Amino acid sequence: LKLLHKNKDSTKTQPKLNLPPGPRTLPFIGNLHYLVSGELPHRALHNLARSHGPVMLLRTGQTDLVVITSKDAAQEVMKAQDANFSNRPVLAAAIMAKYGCIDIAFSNGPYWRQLRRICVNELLSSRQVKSLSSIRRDEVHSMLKWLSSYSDKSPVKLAAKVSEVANNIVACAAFGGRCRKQGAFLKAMKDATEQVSWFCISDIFPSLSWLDLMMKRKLERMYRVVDPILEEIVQEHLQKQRQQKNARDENIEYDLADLLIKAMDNKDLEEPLTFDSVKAVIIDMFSGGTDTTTTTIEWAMTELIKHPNVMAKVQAEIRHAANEKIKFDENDLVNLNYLKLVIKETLRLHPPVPLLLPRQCKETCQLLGYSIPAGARVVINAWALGRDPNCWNNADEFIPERFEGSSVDFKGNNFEFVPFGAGRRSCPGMEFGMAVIEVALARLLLHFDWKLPDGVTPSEVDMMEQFGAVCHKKNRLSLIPILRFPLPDV
Ligand code: HEM
Repeated sequence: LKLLHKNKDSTKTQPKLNLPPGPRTLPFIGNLHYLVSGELPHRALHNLARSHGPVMLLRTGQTDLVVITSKDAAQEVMKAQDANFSNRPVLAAAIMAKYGCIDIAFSNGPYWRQLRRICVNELLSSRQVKSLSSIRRDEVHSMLKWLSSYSDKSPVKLAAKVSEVANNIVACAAFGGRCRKQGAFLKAMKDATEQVSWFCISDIFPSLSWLDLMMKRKLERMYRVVDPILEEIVQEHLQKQRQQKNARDENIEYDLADLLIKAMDNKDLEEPLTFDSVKAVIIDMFSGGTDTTTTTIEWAMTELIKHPNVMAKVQAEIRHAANEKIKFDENDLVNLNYLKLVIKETLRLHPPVPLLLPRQCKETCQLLGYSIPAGARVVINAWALGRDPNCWNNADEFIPERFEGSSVDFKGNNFEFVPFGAGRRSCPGMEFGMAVIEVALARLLLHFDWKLPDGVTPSEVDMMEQFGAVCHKKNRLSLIPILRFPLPDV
């Protein structure tokens, strides 16, 4: 009898969870149908949040998904309670694409901390990003040369060429240059990273993992192409390091693969790094650092072609700063304030990662009065935050001037504007990416005028999105370049 009383008491003291509101669930699938309705997930979740509020709970199979759609709630997750939300859930696709989640984006705990520290200090720091300026100059230059051969002739799909530039810059930083079979490597990477963007069936119903056959096949195909190439890169670096061991040359330049291989010998590391860690991080650099920058440049050019007055203003600023100087370099970017506003406004309306990478709640906690159960997955809708009418006037319109004299920035302190996330899990490649975006856009706009193909008016340029790891334009932008400002020789 005593025991019965005791049990009764303990259930009485169990705090009742005040779960966030959410749509009604269907048997077995819960709210899954909302995510596979065909509508883009960031838009579908935004529409649902209008009815259910900025902290919303979706029951997706065997897991709970909390969707965050307000500045205050985002600040709670990424600042006030950042430590409790800084783990990533284990996603089935990431296990396959990232050597068992041993990369930066999907690992957790001390292993993740040390890997992130090495990459931030050695590759993604301001100093390192600056040191890559000649690589950016040469890669952008070769794109301009290619574009000039189409001057006033036929339309070009800009994104494909920009993507080549972004990939070559990352390849230089990650492993010192291009690799053999670079085309096949990049194609396989692209196919694979598209799979890691969103939850798949195994993540939602672990017991139905056999239904993920298509995804598994694609990832296996990617592994068969990518792994031997990465293995070759690692072995070449190892051999080079053995040869250099006794050279003691202060001027030897190290790339990320070199630095990670060196770190493998560091006895002070909490968790050992392996060759697979090196490979997984190289994959991270490509999956995180190429499509994001390409997409931002493509959306910026799309908005500019649709807003000829903004295009004229930004080109006038750049051409004035260049002032007949043929050799426009990165130091000239400092004065391009309006260009920076254009980029900010592009990132507000078109964050390349509209739903930030998922987090997982470590311990049950309270968030704006709601209980978030331990283990729940949390997704922040950065796209919806950037268009929240409570934070932005004329939220859906492209008005770079809105940032003039404003302290609102994307560096992780303004939670209505988080294209790079915020807090412990924010993007470590922000400076790296911004450096490419700024210089590429400045020079595309300095040297060329841009025209739509015959018969297309600015208002007809469509803005349809294609959801994936990165949300890019569904129909790639096609423009005719017209050379206006001579290209330098180098
Ligand atoms: C326009 C350029 C870029 C954008 C908009 C962007 C955006 C993002 C976002 C939204 C996240 C997730 C943040 C979160 O969950 O709170 C992220 C994470 C990450 N990004 Fe970027 N990124 C960009 C460029 C880059 C570049 C150039 C690199 C590397 C070369 C990079 C590497 C990473 C990595 C490794 C992570 C995972 C961080 C972690 O989980 O600790 N990104 N990025």
